[in-house]
Amino acid sequence: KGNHWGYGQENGPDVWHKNYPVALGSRQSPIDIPRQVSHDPSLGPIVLDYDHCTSINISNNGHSVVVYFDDTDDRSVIHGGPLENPYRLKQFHFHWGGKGCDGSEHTVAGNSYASELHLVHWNAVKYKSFDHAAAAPDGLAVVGIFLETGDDHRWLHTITDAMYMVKYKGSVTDFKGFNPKCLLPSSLHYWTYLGSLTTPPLHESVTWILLKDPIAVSEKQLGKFRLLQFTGEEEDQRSRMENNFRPPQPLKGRRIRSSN
Ligand SMILES: CCOC(=O)CCc1ccc(S(N)(=O)=O)cc1
Ligand SMILES: [Zn+2]
Repeated sequence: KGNHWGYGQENGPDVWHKNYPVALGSRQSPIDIPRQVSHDPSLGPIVLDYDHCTSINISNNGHSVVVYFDDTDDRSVIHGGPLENPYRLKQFHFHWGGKGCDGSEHTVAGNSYASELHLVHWNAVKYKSFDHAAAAPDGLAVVGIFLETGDDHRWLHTITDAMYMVKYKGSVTDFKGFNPKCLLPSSLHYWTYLGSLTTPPLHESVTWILLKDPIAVSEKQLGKFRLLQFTGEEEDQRSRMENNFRPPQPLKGRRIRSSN
């Protein structure tokens, strides 16, 4: 059954390099964003054109909860900012911690957030499929959004309500008509750098665009993420899906740029 990677003691981020040697590469993600980042006035705004976006389903892949989109045309794309082409929305998913513990992947001046949302896009101008793009240095663009605990998020309940249907690894259910634009913070100011997927296969193919402002979600809403299981319904050992984040990786001389 191919890879057995996970977030446990035996199969977690510290041993991923055994099956995925690129884990020790020169442009790995996530990273810590230092307090002072060089401001690049040539960096334009990031534009998210999601108006005709078409979510298809929501699923539990044993590592996170993922919402997939119809990416057969340019209905939902991001462009601008550091990107030279439009990139098509493929899916979004989350990373989170345990009760009372933070679970973001990127950190800011050493500080973690409660959770991190990843909006995953691929360069359909240059590559013929997501899988081809995922293996190319300019193939993917992931928008990262930090979640901090606070008030209930008005729209997140549509996702947390659907989680009851995808509790176990391998489950999937219809999830149509969801537009992730409702999950964006008020400001689209961002940091950007060249990095990788934060889970195996850890391909060094991601232009990261991290929004500086977090969105607020309630502890109650985050608690519903933790009702998900890493394991399938048929597996006997229960394992609550939490702490599914990779810690920050060495910067290795990379430049991080800040939009205005
Ligand atoms: C070639 C197949 O590759 C995949 O399926 C990668 C899926 C995948 C997409 C995004 C991310 S993340 N956390 O960096 O946003 C990790 C893994
Ligand atoms: Zn992710």
